[in-house]
Amino acid sequence: MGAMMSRFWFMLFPAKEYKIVVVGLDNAGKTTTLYKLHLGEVVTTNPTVGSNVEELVYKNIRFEVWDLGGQERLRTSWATYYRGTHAVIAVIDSSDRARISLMKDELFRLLGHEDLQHSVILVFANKQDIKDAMTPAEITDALSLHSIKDHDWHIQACSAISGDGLYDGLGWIAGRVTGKA
Ligand SMILES: Nc1nc2c(ncn2[C@@H]2O[C@H](COP(=O)(O)OP(=O)(O)OP(=O)(O)O)[C@@H](O)[C@H]2O)c(=O)[nH]1
Ligand SMILES: [Mg+2]
Repeated sequence: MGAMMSRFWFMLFPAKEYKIVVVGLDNAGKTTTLYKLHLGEVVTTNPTVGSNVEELVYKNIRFEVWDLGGQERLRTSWATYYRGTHAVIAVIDSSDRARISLMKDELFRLLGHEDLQHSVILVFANKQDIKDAMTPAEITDALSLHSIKDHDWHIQACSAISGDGLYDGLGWIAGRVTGKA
């Protein structure tokens, strides 16, 4: 039902440019993901303080993508970016088993935010190139994704280093926000 609502919302109020916010714990790979999509390259990153924003064009659809800093002291500022957001990308370091429950808390906090009521949620199970990374199924369980009823969500395995899976995820968002999938 939540999924249907977001679909209708985007059909009723089509946007010229779609806003994406990229969240996740520090070191998850958010900035690497943004610049791999934007430049097609792996850039050397430093922990993000504040945000990076870039425009991506995919299949003639323009996205404004905000990459937020994930350090603990910065997470309280995420909500200041939420207004007007069509899609949230939650980037997970799939090798970080110790902190997946912390990410679950952050995810459910953001799902409750009124500015994200109509946003769709893409979970990137990043760093799949690392041996013994959690699988998307393990992450789905650890984050209790099936308990999300009021948002349309999807999980995508990826590696921001190789680029595998990134465009599959963006394609899912494109389909959802334009109402074509
Ligand atoms: N092996 C591997 N390393 C990755 C991958 N994605 C990112 N990294 C590495 O993870 C580290 C952190 O990446 P960032 O993109 O800076 O992480 P972030 O989520 O932006 O971190 P904050 O800005 O502190 O919130 C870097 O050393 C990246 O090279 C991946 O898919 N595989
Ligand atoms: Mg960063």
